[in-house]
Amino acid sequence: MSYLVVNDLSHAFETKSVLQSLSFTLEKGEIASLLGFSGSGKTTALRCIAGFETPQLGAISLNQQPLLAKGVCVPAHERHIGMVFQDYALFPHLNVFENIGFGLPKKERNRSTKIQEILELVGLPTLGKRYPHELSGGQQQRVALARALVMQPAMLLLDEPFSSLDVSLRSRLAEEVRAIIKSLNMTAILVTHDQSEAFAFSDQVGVLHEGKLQQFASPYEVYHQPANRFTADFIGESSWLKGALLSEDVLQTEAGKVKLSSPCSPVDAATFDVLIRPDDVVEDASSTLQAIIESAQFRGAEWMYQLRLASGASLKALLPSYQRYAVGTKIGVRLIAPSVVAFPHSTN
Ligand SMILES: Nc1ncnc2c1ncn2[C@@H]1O[C@H](COP(=O)(O)OP(=O)(O)OP(=O)(O)O)[C@@H](O)[C@H]1O
Repeated sequence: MSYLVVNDLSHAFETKSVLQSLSFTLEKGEIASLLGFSGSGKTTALRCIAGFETPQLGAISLNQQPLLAKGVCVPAHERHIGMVFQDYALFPHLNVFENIGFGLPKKERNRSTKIQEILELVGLPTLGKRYPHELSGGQQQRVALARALVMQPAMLLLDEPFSSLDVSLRSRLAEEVRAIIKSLNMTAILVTHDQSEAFAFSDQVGVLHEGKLQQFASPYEVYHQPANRFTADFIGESSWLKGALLSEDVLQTEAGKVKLSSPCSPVDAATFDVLIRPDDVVEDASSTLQAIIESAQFRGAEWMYQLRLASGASLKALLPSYQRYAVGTKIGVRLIAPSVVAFPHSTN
């Protein structure tokens, strides 16, 4: 049995359904992220696991112990789950040391040593006497993390913990927090709006849409093998080419033949929409596939080009920054994806 099991969770606020049959599992030491539009149910899912909301249906177990089951609903304070929030939620009148120790019983053995060890773990060994208003946002979030970790929780839930920080600090702190969580073999779930943060932070990504989990898989899989069209469009950037089935796993597209990552049955559809990621396209001067550059967006390390093929189809291409072309230039391109996903053609 997995360390965390969330099974068939459904929750509504009065008549408004917010989570529908949410199921996923995590192994000990794994980190997951929940991604989705605003209002898709990410925070509610976290709150159900923490015990702040009681779902109408479903079951949750953690480390083989039922937290929610028929006739069982362990209260939040008995779940041993640590939480870190976007707004840090530190006590302004307590210093860092006191904030971290707040939940630890006064008589706890080695209390001061434990707090000092955690302060060192989060990189603030000398700041114990400071008050929250004397700390930067990044430091306050480290204190909030320390306060959760000092309780040695069974798992950690992080609700947009980096959202209030500026972009450069955000990714650095996310990297550090991931390293700390991994060093403790802690199981964690992060809620975020930021796909690149979710990809860098987690082993598994759950994509939520209108309360339904669309896919729960590794970042690589949700990007390159999205389970459905919503995930394909929501994650990263996508272009769609029409394809006709030549054999069970080969499609003919206007950009040449492509191999499907999983075979299709001809009865699935006559034509398919083939997902092409911008990084599936490379420039190749010797290619017979010609494309005109319709727009160019400089991103630093790369250009994002919008290309138009002779067939009229448009294609996004992410090319290295030194491959610099003016709008209107005709270039040769080639698809390099070893395999692609395709869905029965839709007119939407
Ligand atoms: N206590 C509540 N009472 C009524 N409706 C609620 C309550 N909490 C959340 N909702 C509704 O449930 C839906 C899901 O909210 P939730 O906060 O889980 O989404 P989210 O994906 O975390 O959104 P965001 O990214 O904006 O934080 C929203 O429509 C929200 O308005």
